[in-house]
Amino acid sequence: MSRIDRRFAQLKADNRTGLIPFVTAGDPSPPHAVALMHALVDAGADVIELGVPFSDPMADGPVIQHASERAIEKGVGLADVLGWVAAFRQRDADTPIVLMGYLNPIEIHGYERFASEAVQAGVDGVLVVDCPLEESAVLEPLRKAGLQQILLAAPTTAPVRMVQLCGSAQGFLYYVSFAGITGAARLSTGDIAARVAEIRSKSKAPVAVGFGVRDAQSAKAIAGFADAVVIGSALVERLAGAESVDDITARAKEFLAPIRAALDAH
Ligand SMILES: O=P(O)(O)OC[C@@H](O)[C@@H](O)c1c[nH]c2ccccc12
Repeated sequence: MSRIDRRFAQLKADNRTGLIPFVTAGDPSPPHAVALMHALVDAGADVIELGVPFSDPMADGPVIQHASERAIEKGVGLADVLGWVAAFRQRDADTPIVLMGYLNPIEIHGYERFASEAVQAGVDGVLVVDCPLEESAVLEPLRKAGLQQILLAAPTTAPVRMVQLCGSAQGFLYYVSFAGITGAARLSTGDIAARVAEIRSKSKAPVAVGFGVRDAQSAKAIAGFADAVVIGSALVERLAGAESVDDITARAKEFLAPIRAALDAH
């Protein structure tokens, strides 16, 4: 059983909603990237979604775009990200890590090489934003190496396609709460709940909901029907500008603590 599958099985057994913080790898500070990952876990993260900095992140809103730009300016590349995952794994053998990113850096690295290095480092899943199901044959080497491909479904996903996504889901299905870019503000809980129910009727895969979750209140609203909530932009925004390891880890913990508490109270 993969780390992701194991984690979701455990959440279900404990009747808990998972917390999946997203951070851009190397932001706000490359030397403290690994310490930040451990801080996320200490603050209650069940899965870490780690963004691979990319110069043209078309699905990302301004907050995550800027985080990507800052990391790239500091020289962060895919090899650094894999190195941080390997370093994180020395002290944490259990927390699943999903790399979020775009095809281009993987293609440049080489699919086979990326697959074996990522598995070696301890990566569990990949969410390749610009690789739709139709084109995901290029990711076959990744799946073959044991990386789970996390698929995205959205409000605009047509029923036929939803069936395909549900049939191909690995690890968990990521339901994007609205059509658009990351970091937007409004959430329409009723609509999201209805689509998640539709997914559940077609798939046994756990469902994580992200896009627009910003705080304890919005996380709690989603917790009623999702297996996990993803929080990206609001966390990235909170961390921006922190320089010392103490400040970075303190901010991560302060930000996530009330969210973790709200999920557990639900
Ligand atoms: O930032 P938000 O609104 O909290 O949403 C999570 C999101 O940032 C993270 O999962 C993510 C970052 N980049 C993405 C691209 C596509 C899908 C998801 C993502």
